Amino acid sequence: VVVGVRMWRHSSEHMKWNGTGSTAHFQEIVLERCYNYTQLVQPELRDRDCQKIREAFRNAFISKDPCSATEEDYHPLMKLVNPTVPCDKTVFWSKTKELAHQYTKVQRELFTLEDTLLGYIADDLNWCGDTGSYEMNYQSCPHWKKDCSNNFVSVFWDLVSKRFAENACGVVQVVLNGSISNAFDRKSTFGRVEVHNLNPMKVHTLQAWVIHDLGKFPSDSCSGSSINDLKWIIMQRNIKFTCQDNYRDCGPFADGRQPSPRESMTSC
Ligand SMILES: Nc1nc2c(c(=O)[nH]1)N1CN2[C@@H]2O[C@H](COP(=O)(O)OP(=O)(O)OC[C@H]3O[C@@H]1[C@H](O)[C@@H]3O)[C@@H](O)[C@H]2O
Repeated sequence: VVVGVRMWRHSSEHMKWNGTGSTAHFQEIVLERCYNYTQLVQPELRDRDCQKIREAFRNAFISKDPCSATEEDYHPLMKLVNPTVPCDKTVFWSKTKELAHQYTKVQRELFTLEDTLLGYIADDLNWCGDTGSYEMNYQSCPHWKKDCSNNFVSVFWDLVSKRFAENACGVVQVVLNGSISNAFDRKSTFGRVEVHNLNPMKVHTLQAWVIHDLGKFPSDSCSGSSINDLKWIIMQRNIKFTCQDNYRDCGPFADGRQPSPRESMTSC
């Protein structure tokens, strides 16, 4: 009988995945962004322990099979950070990441997920470990489609998106892309996670902004089928739905001035 022997992988060897590896200096970036956010962006969070947050983030995935991530792995981290966004100030987005952040940069009192501590820390980072190693895998990490959807990055964003939606209250906004065929996609994180975790006892209206780049032919709008699908889902959840088409004039401002809040939604 040939006994399959699992070859011990030295720390320098890791599984080979189809996705890009962990972001270089991941731990240092997490710590630095945590200090930045709690001291500068939201000083009222200055008492948060960034060393503990960095440790809890690392312990969520290190030495674990990167294709076996669960929400429970992140519970110690979630306990350290609870997103509190004031009512009427939550902004979701889908296929419009840059535009949504331009909007909240101009409308400082509004919050996308990146404007909360965990979203701010993790934005654009990648991370994974490996069973039997205390090292992060900087060579490759699982690709959500080619390897596995229950990888630690996808599970993280679904979990923080769910909590972000659960905490929302009052009028919430969503920035959608009118220059693609399906401005609302049921399979997106907004469509699959956030829409279904809004609490109808706390959220009374979802206000959709469908943004059209004038340079591009608009292929969806408030009267389009995908937005009507979103409207149906939202009204089924006893939440009011409103929608506004915004045609962005991407021409530069003649006088170079900063866009007003409203213009930031209707111009580049
Ligand atoms: N850096 C961030 N990433 C993500 C956020 C987020 O807030 N920040 N996400 C999801 N997300 C990741 O982005 C892509 C899909 O984007 P994309 O296809 O463009 O849009 P989604 O609706 O899937 O996701 C955006 C929506 O979910 C939160 C944020 O609060 C927005 O309301 C996919 O990998 C998600 O896991």
